[in-house]
Amino acid sequence: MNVGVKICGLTEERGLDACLEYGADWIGLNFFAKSPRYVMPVRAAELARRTRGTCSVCVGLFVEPTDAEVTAVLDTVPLDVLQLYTSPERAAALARLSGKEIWLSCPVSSRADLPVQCGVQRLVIESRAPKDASRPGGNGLTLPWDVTAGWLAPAPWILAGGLTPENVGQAVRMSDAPAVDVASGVESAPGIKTPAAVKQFIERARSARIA
Ligand SMILES: O=C(O)c1ccccc1NCC(=O)[C@H](O)[C@H](O)COP(=O)(O)O
Repeated sequence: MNVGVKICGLTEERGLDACLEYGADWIGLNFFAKSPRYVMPVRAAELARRTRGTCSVCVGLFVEPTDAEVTAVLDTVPLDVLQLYTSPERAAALARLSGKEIWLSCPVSSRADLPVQCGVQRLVIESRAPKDASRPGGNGLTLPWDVTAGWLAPAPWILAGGLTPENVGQAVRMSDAPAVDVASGVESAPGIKTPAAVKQFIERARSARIA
């Protein structure tokens, strides 16, 4: 099975064009205002429109958003999916409000954190941020990849946290992840993706199970 790839935290065309050229399945736009990868909705709309007519799907990332925040972004930006850092109950409410496909980020540090049921379309299994971190994701930290081996996932899922072109092959093999997500591991600075790293990351994720 082909490993899906999401590149998250795009802020500029050069990085985005590399993701489109090398066939990223999902493009992540970050609407958490405290993130160094935050994009204003008007700018995000320009980037999202660039993905139209390609095979890549646009994902908007939100941390504990209000209804008004989500509605305002959706009024401007043509998003296909909402990736949420919130509770399952709030995710269900935002699904009803938006009518969009919903992904839920799940902080994981051990097997006990893995969800056994789920009311969303996809789970993002991500390393738990340190208590003093200023944001719940995008911290470049890995989780123990073997925690998901043998897990009966209640929905499709994506492995995230600290992935790089160098470690993504081993991460896929150890975790058995059907898809992977990267932000900092393919950047020269927050939000600025390096085209060569994007290419290498996608190639290595895709060939991980063949190697
Ligand atoms: O990137 C951020 O600044 C961020 C802020 C708040 C919540 C989530 C955030 N990023 C999440 C992601 O970009 C992805 O889940 C990513 O794969 C994990 O990040 P990284 O460890 O940098 O690869």
